[in-house]
Amino acid sequence: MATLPRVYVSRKVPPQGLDILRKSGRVQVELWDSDDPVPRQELLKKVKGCDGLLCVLTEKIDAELLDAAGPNLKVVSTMSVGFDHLSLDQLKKRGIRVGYTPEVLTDAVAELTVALLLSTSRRLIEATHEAKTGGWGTWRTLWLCGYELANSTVGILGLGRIGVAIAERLKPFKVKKFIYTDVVPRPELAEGIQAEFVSMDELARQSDFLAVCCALTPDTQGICNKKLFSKMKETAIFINTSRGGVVNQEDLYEALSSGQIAGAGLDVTTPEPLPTNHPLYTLKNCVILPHIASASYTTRNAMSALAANNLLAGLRGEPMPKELQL
Ligand SMILES: O=CC(=O)O
Repeated sequence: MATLPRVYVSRKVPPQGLDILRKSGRVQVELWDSDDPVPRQELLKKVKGCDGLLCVLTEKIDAELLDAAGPNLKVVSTMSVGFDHLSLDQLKKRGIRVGYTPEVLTDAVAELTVALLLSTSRRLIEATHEAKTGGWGTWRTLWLCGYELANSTVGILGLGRIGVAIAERLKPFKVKKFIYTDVVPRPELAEGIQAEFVSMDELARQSDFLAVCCALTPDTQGICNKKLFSKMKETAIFINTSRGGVVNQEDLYEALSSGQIAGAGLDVTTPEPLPTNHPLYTLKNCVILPHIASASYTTRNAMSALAANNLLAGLRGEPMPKELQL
């Protein structure tokens, strides 16, 4: 009997995905059975000779790793929609196919983005802190006032499935207008939410709430910088649930501490975890979450199942349910 393809799973992924791999009877699975990342040296050792790799976003899949894996490696399947941790040119050069997990997480990410936006704009974290620590003296007319969505303009930086899902959820809050910017207009997506395509400058100038929804690429690295913040309204709220690398954090700190913008909600930072002594934590108008946008049981299980099915399909030489076109 021919030996089964060898697969390395670099993290204890949720059970649905592991079950699919184990019950397929088509692969030999080796698992880094931990919630914490596999040490790099261990990963380099473990991937040697593997046919497939199922990874998460903390693993850098670069030339060094692909060299360590060697020529057997045919498929890399990441349990994430983001793929900035993958060296796509290196994968392409070696003819390695790549699976990822779009769509299954759209609802969870959009929901969390709305929660983060409201927590930031209505100052919920500050408010619970005040209530718990004796800051709640009496009812005061302007105490803990924030900004409301009704009659606002919401800007989306990078309109894809997630941006559309966020807009759909915000619409019932009586948002007046949605605007977006992207490399090119996306009429097929914008139509459903009646979003207007504008320049980056106009996005900055008009947005009362600006949600970053673009992928991190060399083109989007650091695009949320002082140039952008300096054009935004003093009352604007900035929300990022995409990748920390899209933001220049020094410039964001400056914009928040000087009152150039009103607040920021971040689910993603550079680095992750953000060290507890980072200056952004000292700001009351900055809400920081530890990269949890897709973290619902349903969604994380669906992501692991899709990552497993991508891997199996790729190893069989069939089209993957969700394959990244390299
Ligand atoms: O950030 C999460 C993902 O890319 O899935």
